[in-house]
Amino acid sequence: MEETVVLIEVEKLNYTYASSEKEKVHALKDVSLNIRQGEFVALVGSSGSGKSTFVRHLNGLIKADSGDIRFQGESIYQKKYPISKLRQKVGLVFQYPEHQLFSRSVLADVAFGPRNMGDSKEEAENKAKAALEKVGIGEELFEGSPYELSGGQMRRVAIAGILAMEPEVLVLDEPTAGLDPYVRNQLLNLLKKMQKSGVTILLVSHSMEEVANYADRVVVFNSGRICMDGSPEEVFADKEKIRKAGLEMPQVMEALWQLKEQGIPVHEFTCNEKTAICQIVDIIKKKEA
Ligand SMILES: Nc1ncnc2c1ncn2[C@@H]1O[C@H](COP(=O)(O)OP(=O)(O)OP(=O)(O)O)[C@@H](O)[C@H]1O
Repeated sequence: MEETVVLIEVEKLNYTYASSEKEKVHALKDVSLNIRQGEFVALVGSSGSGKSTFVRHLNGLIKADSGDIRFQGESIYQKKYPISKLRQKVGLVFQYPEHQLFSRSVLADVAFGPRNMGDSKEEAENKAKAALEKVGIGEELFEGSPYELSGGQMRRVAIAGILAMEPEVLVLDEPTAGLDPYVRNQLLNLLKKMQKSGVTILLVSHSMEEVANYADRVVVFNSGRICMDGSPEEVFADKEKIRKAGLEMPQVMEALWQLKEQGIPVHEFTCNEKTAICQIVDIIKKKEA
């Protein structure tokens, strides 16, 4: 078996928001997690379970009260750790990233990151063009204002701004929220393609369908702790725990569970929509025969 390299090691992370002395929110409680190179990890959990707080730690945007994060073996909390370099390597796409577009033109906006990293204007623009091509933004839009684009196009331009920095890890906080199904699938397919080219993907998502179809590994947050971690099949096999975490099952899995609960034998609890539907069709055919 191919050996996989652990890229990010998170150890016993604790983080508390203190809006006032009275109101303290212990958002992360002893969270430990290893991310291996080339994985596609989905982070799920009900609203307020700590997902966004967790991912903001990964590029040093917020600092834990206690615990450690090691990137490629080195603690990002050690003195003089180059946080700006970490931010190039770990690209973080926020919720509604389009709110952070600011430049006069689409191309200038996407080129901003590489330019800021020290690339020449030409190098930065070449990286920006390549990133825009990846997200499906045509050349005819390069010189236009980012504010004149549709919501879905703005989102893709904002994501291109992160891709242009050629990160090793791409962390996306609900990138598909509010996108139409076509653009959403395009974006998810792009992430899968990037994973194949070696980029590690961490995706925060509320869509169990998305998670079941695209991720290799699912990490479930509940009240600031990780309560489940495994392949989609492993995680969604524990219906009770999923419910306790305030989550729904992916629809195909739910259908298979309902058949099982009615005493109908189910061979394989799979998240793969095609395989699950084939099984259901087989069961119906057998019943009709
Ligand atoms: N800036 C803040 N000040 C105070 N409390 C906060 C702040 N941001 C988040 N919290 C609290 O920290 C906890 C974790 O929030 P977080 O945003 O990480 O959850 P989440 O799982 O990403 O939720 P969602 O799915 O709704 O985005 C929640 O109780 C939330 O209310």
